[in-house]
Amino acid sequence: MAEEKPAVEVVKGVNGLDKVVLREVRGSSAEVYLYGGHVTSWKNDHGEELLFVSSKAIFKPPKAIRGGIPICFPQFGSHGTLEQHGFARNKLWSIDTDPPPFPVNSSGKAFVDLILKPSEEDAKLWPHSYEFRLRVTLGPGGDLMLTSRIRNTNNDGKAFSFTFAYHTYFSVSDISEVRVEGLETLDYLDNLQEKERFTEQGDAITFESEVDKIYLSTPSKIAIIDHEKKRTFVLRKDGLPDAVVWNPWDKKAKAMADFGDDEYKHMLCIEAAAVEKPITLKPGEEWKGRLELSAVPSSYCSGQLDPQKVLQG
Ligand SMILES: O=P(O)(O)OC[C@H]1O[C@@H](O)[C@H](O)[C@@H](O)[C@@H]1O
Repeated sequence: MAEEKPAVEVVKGVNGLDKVVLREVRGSSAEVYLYGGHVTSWKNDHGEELLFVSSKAIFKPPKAIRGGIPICFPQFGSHGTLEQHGFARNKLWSIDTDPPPFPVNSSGKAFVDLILKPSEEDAKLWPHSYEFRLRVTLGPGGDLMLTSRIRNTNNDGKAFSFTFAYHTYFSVSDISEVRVEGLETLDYLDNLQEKERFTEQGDAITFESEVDKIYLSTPSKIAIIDHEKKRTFVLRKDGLPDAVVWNPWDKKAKAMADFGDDEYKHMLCIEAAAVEKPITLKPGEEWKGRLELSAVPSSYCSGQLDPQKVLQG
């Protein structure tokens, strides 16, 4: 019998939109829509979905898909003059068949390279020339890695600046049973209080109401402990100093047309981001931002787990 290999396949997704399916030999998988360069599924080797996508998500341009991992570029949130979260999440990306070499060897892994370049229409909104390359890789153990490489290809000598986020929606059993470790004692900007700056308390973060905060200069490793599911997500990031934490809670959930009224209970966004200090690139310069996600079983009972083990292990 032929040796099983990781598989990469382009198929039609919702509303006939193209999606790339990555499969690993042990059974884990991921799906990436060309619309938005948007990861919409990440399953472990038991076939369990690890990302949240709303049952009301609209898979139709120009609305970004509600859930998965939208890419916020060249603007995070309303931190600028562009549309909320920039335009990359509602553009049609292409498969990049000949990407420049990566320092990291992806051979033997399932991966896809996507590319976004500005259209004439985009250039009216953001008058810059760039190449945005996104590699999505599924590791043999089911880890999901996203690497963004953004290059300034302006030939008018002009630098440009941008803010960025991997707006990851994690699937959780029950938001009130979840805690986030790695953001304690950090400064954050509170989007619910006119982006005012505060300092977080010493305890791990738990959830009992709407939250929309940008934690600044965080450690590269953050853990989301899902008590009920006995699962811990570990997020590692590089080139992305900040981390956004968002849950709309009940009132905002009801106000969103593409989000179920009770779905806020089953999702949490922890977004590896560069917001406070925009990235500036001169012509010819390239920036790289990396996100690595893993999901590990945790037999966590309150007080049993040493958070330092999760964060340093
Ligand atoms: O509805 P959107 O544009 O996808 O944004 C969702 C949320 O995204 C978060 O990242 C922002 O901090 C929130 O302020 C925002 O409400």
